Amino acid sequence: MFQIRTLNNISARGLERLPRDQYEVASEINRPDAVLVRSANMHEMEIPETVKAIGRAGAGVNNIPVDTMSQRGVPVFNAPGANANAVKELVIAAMLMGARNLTQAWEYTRNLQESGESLTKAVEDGKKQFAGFELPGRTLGVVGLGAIGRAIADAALALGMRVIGYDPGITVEGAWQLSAEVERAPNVDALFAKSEFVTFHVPLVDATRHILNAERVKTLPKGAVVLNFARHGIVDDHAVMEALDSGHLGAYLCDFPSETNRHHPKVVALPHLGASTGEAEDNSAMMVADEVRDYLEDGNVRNSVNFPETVMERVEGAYRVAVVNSNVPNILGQVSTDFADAGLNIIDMINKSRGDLAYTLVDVDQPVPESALDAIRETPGVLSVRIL
Ligand SMILES: NC(=O)C1=CN([C@@H]2O[C@H](COP(=O)(O)OP(=O)(O)OC[C@H]3O[C@@H](n4cnc5c(N)ncnc54)[C@H](O)[C@@H]3O)[C@@H](O)[C@H]2O)C=CC1
Ligand SMILES: O=C(O)C(=O)COP(=O)(O)O
Repeated sequence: MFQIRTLNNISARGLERLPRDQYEVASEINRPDAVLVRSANMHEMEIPETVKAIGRAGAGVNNIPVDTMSQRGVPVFNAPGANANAVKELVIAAMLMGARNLTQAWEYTRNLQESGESLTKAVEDGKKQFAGFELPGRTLGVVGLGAIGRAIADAALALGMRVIGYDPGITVEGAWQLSAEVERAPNVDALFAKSEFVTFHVPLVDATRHILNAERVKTLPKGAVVLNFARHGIVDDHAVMEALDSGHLGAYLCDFPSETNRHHPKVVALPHLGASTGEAEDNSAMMVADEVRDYLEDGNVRNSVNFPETVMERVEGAYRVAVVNSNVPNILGQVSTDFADAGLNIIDMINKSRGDLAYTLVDVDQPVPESALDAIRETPGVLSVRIL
């Protein structure tokens, strides 16, 4: 029986992918084989030695100690693209809120004390304060052209906007999926200089922390609208508040309220709602539950942020061994020798590496004796060995 600990509410449709005759799933499990999580901060928590996999039912993994898990030979999985449409829709909504001053206008009508004819008069007199602008012809800068950035670029083009994108790490697959109408900025400064709206869709890492800072905020056109539905640390809140106060920026719409930003009249700060739709929650949970199950039962790795993609069809009746090791020479040779010494015949094998990690799946035709597994475990550089 596999034990799965959930750290956040994970959609029931996702959990249904883990059959109850094989999986016990609960928030109170002491020795879990895997952890399913959304945004809970795992950096400070003690992650039990029994954990073999972590599944993030979503995209961002900055709440998970990925490097520590890599050193322990534990893969972290996520659900790329599963919540992209939900974020796209919220960002488009935010862009319209910013362009038409919707929250301020709504606040205005809610606070009117008049009634009857005087209410109508106050409405008509007041509306001029909230006059906005239209989207066609306006330029949207998209920083990060992954699943979300691309979806937003397409939607903005469909609304008649001009779209400029910047992504130094775009994958070949990602570039193929990107509309040819998206103009390519050579760097983030070139993008900022032209963007009347700028939206961020990058992971929070050292290179992206405060990518919009006090210096760069000045390079945005006057009246620009900033959208941050990526992570709190991507934008320097203080710099943005100053630019809103000076009138240089028109509005800041984000998914990350803070003490600094949430009371500012030109800020709309939503409670991290980007992925909070039934559809996105189901998609993310189903995708990551399937990934974790495939890893626990068959050792296959799909959509991991730290392990190499490794999928091997299992030969009917074969005994499978999964080895995680540091990516240093000769470990594979040693593992093969350990199998040969135990008299085991290898039917199929796959070996992949990613950065400092290597991962091997070996199918053999007989049960693997504990002594052979111990011999592999004792090889310097081997981080984990499982028999599946
Ligand atoms: N508000 C919310 O509820 C949600 C927020 N997010 C956030 O959005 C981020 C992006 O999500 P996805 O698009 O699904 O991820 P993704 O992995 O598909 O795309 C991220 C893109 O950012 C690019 N990138 C990395 N560093 C960059 C840099 N310095 N400059 C420009 N581009 C850079 C990568 O090359 C990649 O193409 C997540 O990491 C997460 O932090 C994701 C989902 C929901
Ligand atoms: O997928 C992401 O990166 C998100 O930010 C969504 O977070 P959540 O699962 O809604 O807590």
